[in-house]
Amino acid sequence: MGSLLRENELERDDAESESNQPILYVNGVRRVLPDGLAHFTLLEYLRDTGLTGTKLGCGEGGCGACTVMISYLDQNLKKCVHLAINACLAPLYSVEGMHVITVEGIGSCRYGLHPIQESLANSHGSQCGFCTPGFVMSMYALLRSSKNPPTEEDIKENLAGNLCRCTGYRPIIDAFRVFARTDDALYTIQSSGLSSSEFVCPSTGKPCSCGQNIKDAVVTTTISSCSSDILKPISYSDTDGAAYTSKELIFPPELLMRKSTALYLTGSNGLKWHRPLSLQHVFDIKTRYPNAKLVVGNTEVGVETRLKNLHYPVLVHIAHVPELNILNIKDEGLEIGAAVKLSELVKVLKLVIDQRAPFQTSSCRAILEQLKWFAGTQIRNVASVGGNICTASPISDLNPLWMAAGAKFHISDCKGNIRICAAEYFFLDYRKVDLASNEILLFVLLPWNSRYEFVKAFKQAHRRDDDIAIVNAGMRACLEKKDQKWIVSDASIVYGGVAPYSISAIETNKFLLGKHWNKELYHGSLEVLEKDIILKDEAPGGMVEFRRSLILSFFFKYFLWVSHQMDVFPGFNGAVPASYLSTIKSFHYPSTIGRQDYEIVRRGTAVGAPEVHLSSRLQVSIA
Ligand SMILES: NC(=O)c1ccc[n+]([C@@H]2O[C@H](COP(=O)([O-])OP(=O)(O)OC[C@H]3O[C@@H](n4cnc5c(N)ncnc54)[C@H](O)[C@@H]3O)[C@@H](O)[C@H]2O)c1
Ligand SMILES: O=c1[nH]c(=O)c2nc[nH]c2[nH]1
Repeated sequence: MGSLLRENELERDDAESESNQPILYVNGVRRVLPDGLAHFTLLEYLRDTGLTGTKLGCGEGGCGACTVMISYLDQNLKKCVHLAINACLAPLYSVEGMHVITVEGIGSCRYGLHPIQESLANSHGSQCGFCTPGFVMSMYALLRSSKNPPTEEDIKENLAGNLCRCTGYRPIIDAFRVFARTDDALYTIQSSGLSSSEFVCPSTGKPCSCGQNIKDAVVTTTISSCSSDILKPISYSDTDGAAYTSKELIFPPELLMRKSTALYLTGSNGLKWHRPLSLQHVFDIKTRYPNAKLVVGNTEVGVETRLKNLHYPVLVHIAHVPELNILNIKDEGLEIGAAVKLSELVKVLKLVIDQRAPFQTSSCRAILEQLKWFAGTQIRNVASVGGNICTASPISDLNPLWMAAGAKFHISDCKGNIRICAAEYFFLDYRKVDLASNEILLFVLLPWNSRYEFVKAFKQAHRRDDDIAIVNAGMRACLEKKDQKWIVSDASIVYGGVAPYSISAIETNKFLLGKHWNKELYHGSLEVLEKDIILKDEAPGGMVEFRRSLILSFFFKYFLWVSHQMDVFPGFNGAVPASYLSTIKSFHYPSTIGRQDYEIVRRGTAVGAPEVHLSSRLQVSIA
């Protein structure tokens, strides 16, 4: 890998000839992107140009050590968006025309730390410092992209893609909590009902003694590890840069004015990188190179090429093709372009859930719920709906839901002939889908639900955040009232993680049809389900007993959930006992409040005292 340090020197003053050159901005500095680097990731480029604050950890988008923020003008939204992404998976040319901000770009020891960095250093939020820039950048991107202060839950959700293996999350959350939306009244003595001698910690919201002055030379006291005098909470408005000497980096005006153009660039081993900007151009490239590999977020293709040694000689980056980025609210359902990013999907789902009658958006709510547990924010910010579908991973979190929800995939060949395939019939075998080499997925139609139709998602992984499923599922049942009974008129129960691809429980679906929704239906379904979805003892993935029990317990939860939804309708006699209700509650993170009590014995040295360690300011800024 050659050094890129000379790239800055290659920049020329001639604005005319530069206007069509591939460029990007890094920390406010314009860089011309030379040809020949299609095999480079953004991370390799950054580190090779001396920006080593961004780290290579897992190399597959799972640890967040490589988190940077990208900003670009979204042509759909007509506004500048700021997103945290994994630089380890982002192909260098995928950020052409964008502004990349790394940890070095937001603050430094020399010119002043950013409030996020300051707070993290002061809260003892770094130890070895390896993951620290990633945490800083995830938080930075969250604040830059939020109109209002985020909630504590938003902060946790946005840090789900960042792993720390030595400091611990409590001091990190403590450091970032000062930027969260909180109720100031919580911290006032009057509202808390505390006596005036008790101090409420601005960090934890609990009574503590961190505000008391410790005057004696040798004092023995019990303190909780949280903000102290030197740790004044930084208000959200301070993140505009007012509190530190460096200015917040703005979006480069050149990138606002610049018109995006189609790109053709190359890389090592004859690699070709195309960036078409219209569907017709995609078809033209695919006609010329039938085996060309489409990429959007590169979160699967990147893992295949970097960790599994697969080589795709022609890559077609379709992320910016308008026809593949549609989000249309139609009478029959929601049309979602194949290149729509999962984080964009989250936004549109929230919108339609707000706008439409609740019963119509049961599928939307199930997908939204599942997306909360789908990878980390950095992945969701680039990974696409179509990429997830066409990869056909056996543990895909969304494919069982598309199938259960009755989604229709609209597919086009390179001549523009369109056919529609029901999601249920699209997945054929292990990573094999009903798509010819001259076809691409255009968009997904997610139908609205009818009045007594209930869709729900399930996922069990080793941990809640950012983990692949052991087993997941999508379930839908539609009920109708007949002869004073609530009868199943349609059902689709689909599982992932139990076969080489997402599969329907076909016999169970048949069994459910026409049955009265009651306990007998539940018991009968379990008997059929056990024979319907068979996991052999030697099934790949192991944990067979556990997975078998998950297949049944997901259905149990679904049965209870639907019964609970139906409880409000007249003539339904299947009320769920209160003691079972915890089974069907959605999970929300409780507030993270840690408390650490220890004695401080002051003997005139730092030993034993909770001093901020000397490397912390460097670790949060790396400069
Ligand atoms: N690395 C991680 O941590 C992680 C976490 C969660 C999900 N994922 C992956 O995210 C992926 C989703 O997005 P992505 O955009 O990054 O995928 P991608 O760009 O890596 O492409 C994935 C596959 O989908 C195909 N594809 C994409 N769009 C297509 C279209 N319109 N028509 C036909 N084929 C198309 C590509 O050719 C490729 O084979 C999922 O496949 C999932 O496996 C990765
Ligand atoms: O659908 C998915 N969900 C995930 O969490 C995931 N991780 C890798 N690949 C994945 N696919």
